[in-house]
Amino acid sequence: MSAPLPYDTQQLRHTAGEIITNVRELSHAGWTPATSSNFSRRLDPRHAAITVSGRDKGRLTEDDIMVVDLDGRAVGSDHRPSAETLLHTQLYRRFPDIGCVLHTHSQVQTIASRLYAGVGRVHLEGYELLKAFAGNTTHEAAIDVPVFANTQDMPTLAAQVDALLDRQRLWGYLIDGHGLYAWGADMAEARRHLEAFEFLLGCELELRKLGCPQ
Ligand SMILES: CSCCC(=O)C(=O)COP(=O)(O)O
Ligand SMILES: [Zn+2]
Repeated sequence: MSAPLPYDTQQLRHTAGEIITNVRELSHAGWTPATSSNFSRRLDPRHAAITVSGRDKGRLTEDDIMVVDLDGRAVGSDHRPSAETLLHTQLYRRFPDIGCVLHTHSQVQTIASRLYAGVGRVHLEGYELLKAFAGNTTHEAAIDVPVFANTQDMPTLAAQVDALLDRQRLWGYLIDGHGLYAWGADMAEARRHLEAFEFLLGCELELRKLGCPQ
């Protein structure tokens, strides 16, 4: 007889359904082209559900969601978790109040990451929508979205993100030529943050096109 799984399988099925429904919507918006992007949800203090690597994110089924521990190792599955699993699990390890991490590759996110990689951040200020970020109660808040260099070396990138998190609380960051990571307490909050980043980055790109000073 095989050992019992160290997580709640009923909860996994429920969580998988939530990921599938939400990711399908993000995919229909064109934010997950060509199997890109990855998505996860905390299951309990030691495990997260995450998308299997390489799957078409617009057509996810339960078989495309698996469990990892917070070191990014597969638990109870022969599938390979997302190549970027460490970028998810580092957040769950560090912040017990983070329950959901969403990573997408929209055109707006990718173009913004290219344009602002040199400066290393996108400064967002003066927008009512800044109130969409947890803890911001006024449009007078300003936030900097960091832009990290792209790499296939996830431990290195995770260490850079960790170093920045030592200095400031973030709700997301860009990776140059790659896409956006955003997170929150649960799926609803993480989506709100993701959509706010997308909208605000889109505004900054439009302002640049119009020749407005930065
Ligand atoms: C074809 S996209 C390249 C990898 C990537 O950036 C991504 O978001 C998807 O990787 P995964 O292993 O999670 O499918
Ligand atoms: Zn990616």
